[in-house]
Amino acid sequence: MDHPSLCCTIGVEELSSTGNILKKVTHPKVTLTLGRDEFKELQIQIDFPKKHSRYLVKEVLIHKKFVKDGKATIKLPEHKLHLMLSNCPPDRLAFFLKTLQVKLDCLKQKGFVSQRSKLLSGKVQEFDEISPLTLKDLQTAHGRREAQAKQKTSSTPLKPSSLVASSSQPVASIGRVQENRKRLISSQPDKVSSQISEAAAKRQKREALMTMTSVNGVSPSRVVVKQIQLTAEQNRVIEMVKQGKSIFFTGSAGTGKSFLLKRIIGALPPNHTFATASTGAAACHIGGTTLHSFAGIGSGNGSLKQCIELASRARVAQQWRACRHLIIDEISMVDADLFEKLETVARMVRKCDKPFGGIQLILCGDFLQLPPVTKPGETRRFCFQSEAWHNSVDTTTQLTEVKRQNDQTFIDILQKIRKGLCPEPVVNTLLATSKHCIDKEGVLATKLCTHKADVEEINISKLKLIQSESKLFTSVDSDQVYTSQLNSLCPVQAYLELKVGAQVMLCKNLDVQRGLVNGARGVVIGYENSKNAYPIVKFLCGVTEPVKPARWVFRVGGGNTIIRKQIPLKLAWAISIHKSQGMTLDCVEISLGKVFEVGQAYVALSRAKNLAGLRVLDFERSCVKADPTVLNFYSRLELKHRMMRNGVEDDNEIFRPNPPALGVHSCSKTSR
Ligand SMILES: Nc1ncnc2c1ncn2[C@@H]1O[C@H](COP(=O)(O)OP(=O)(O)OP(=O)(O)O)[C@@H](O)[C@H]1O
Ligand SMILES: [Mg+2]
Repeated sequence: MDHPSLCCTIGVEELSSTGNILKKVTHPKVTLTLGRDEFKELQIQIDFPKKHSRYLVKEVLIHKKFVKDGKATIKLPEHKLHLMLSNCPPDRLAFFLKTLQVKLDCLKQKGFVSQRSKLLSGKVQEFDEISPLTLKDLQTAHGRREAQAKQKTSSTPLKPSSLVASSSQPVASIGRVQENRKRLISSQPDKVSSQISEAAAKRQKREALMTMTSVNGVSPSRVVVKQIQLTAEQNRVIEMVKQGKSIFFTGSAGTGKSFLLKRIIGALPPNHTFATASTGAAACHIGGTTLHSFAGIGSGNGSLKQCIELASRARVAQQWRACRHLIIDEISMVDADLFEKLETVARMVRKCDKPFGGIQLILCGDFLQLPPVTKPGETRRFCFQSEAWHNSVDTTTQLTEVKRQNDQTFIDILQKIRKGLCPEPVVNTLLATSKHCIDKEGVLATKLCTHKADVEEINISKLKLIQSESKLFTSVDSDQVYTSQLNSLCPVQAYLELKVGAQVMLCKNLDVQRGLVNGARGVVIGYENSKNAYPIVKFLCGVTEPVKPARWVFRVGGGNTIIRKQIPLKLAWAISIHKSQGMTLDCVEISLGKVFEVGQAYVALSRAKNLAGLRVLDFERSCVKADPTVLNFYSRLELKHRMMRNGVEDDNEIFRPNPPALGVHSCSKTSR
């Protein structure tokens, strides 16, 4: 993401000197590029289909509240122009705006070339793409902003957020606020300026963390905006996605598959990208919706004809037609029958004969984790066993670097269990964990249960046992119509009942640096002394913090979103192994006595970050099970990779539902 250029839809508004809109034109597809002119000043170039326009940037106002949805407005006051951007890949948009802001700050620091010097220079018009952001640029921009903030405090009173009057406040009350503000500043000038520098330091630290990671050996002076550096294999997947390939990437638990999906989602245009997962819990991890909800075919159990009819309803069909990139996480739980139906539905509704109606598939998951749910007596068919899979997936690749755990002994144990192996030393190590004392400072380990009923019973009975008064927190949903859909998608329910002493789990990353991450465990120790009385939680990572409501935004198609605001906590004495798929947990107690599914023990054990945070109860070698069909799939995948490393060309034939004898190398595909 070195060069800040942006492909998007644009609405250009021309304004009169009084700010009225004179003209508005929308272009569905343009490219914006940041560059420098012959005087090294900043320009935005817009490439329309048949022409381009350039605007010198000396002042800019950016509205970036909806960057996550791929939308922003850039206001250029000296040109009396508003550029309304939409359908931008969210991460690219954030990077573009950040570069624009920082480069402009640097330029302001240096000073602009006067009009007279420009006229006298006789230079030829130029436009060069802007250089990538450097650490020096960031420091200069920070320095400038800090100086501005200091200047403001010496000339105008500070506006501590708690003292700022809202526009609806009566005049008298605003007067009182201003009085208070003056009093605060005159009585505590040192405190006020230290508050500012603290805030500035925090901001600087946060932004530095976001920006200082150098990528793939790029020199430190040429840094790019990235939070966490992707591994080489993760970058390779991104490359393949960019090439438009339909891809399935797999890998054991904790190799960063879902993490990578989030990056991929951030790099694709939101109006044409649909992020889904086989379960609500998994969908939530990537900010998407369930595959069923996207597809609009009900449970998917109806006949193919019924599914096509359901998907042809106007709203659903519109979604299918808008979709160019379909993302599915936890694909292991999608069975062959559903996958085949979806493939046919896509071709029919989109009226396109190409596999999956020409949609680029980005599939990810681990078939050695939980399999599709089957009814008693039904034969299980994984989706990779379908002809539709063979026709639609161009490339299969594996992530091998485990990122969730860093203890090699534990990683080795998990790798064996994943393959259904449980030799004596593994049994002994796991049995020894039953004595682990992982409950710390009142925070008990989360119990992972095989059955949902056990989970509910444990959580309800434990909460009942607490004698203190209970408090109910009710969610605010964007639309009541979607409450039940939000309940299935969102990790937090519409109603959250808490008591002091309740064991809870954080369901959102609040502050990664301080350990307040999704899955972090804690105990409620009280409530804030304010109107809202938010719960105060003592977390295992050592932080004690009031937990305020958080927002979950789900894309339900065509750029539409549904939102829930709720305290990001759930009761965590127990959760089901099926719900835990995709999670990372601090301290876990696992009861494996009633394991009923292949991969179930592996999913449960691989949630822990290390052996020290794990306590396994009722463990027997027989809990560890892997499906032979899946093992065969993975050994063929490994064989394929070995063949490719040895220079034998890509051979998809070995992934056919009924593979021919190895060594047959032809594979024809309908081009996408
Ligand atoms: N390149 C990376 N650098 C550092 N940490 C990473 C990287 N990729 C992923 N992680 C971290 O590794 C952990 C596991 O990632 P993630 O949940 O995406 O794994 P997964 O493959 O989806 O696992 P599962 O199969 O259990 O769903 C997360 O905490 C994530 O932030
Ligand atoms: Mg995952």
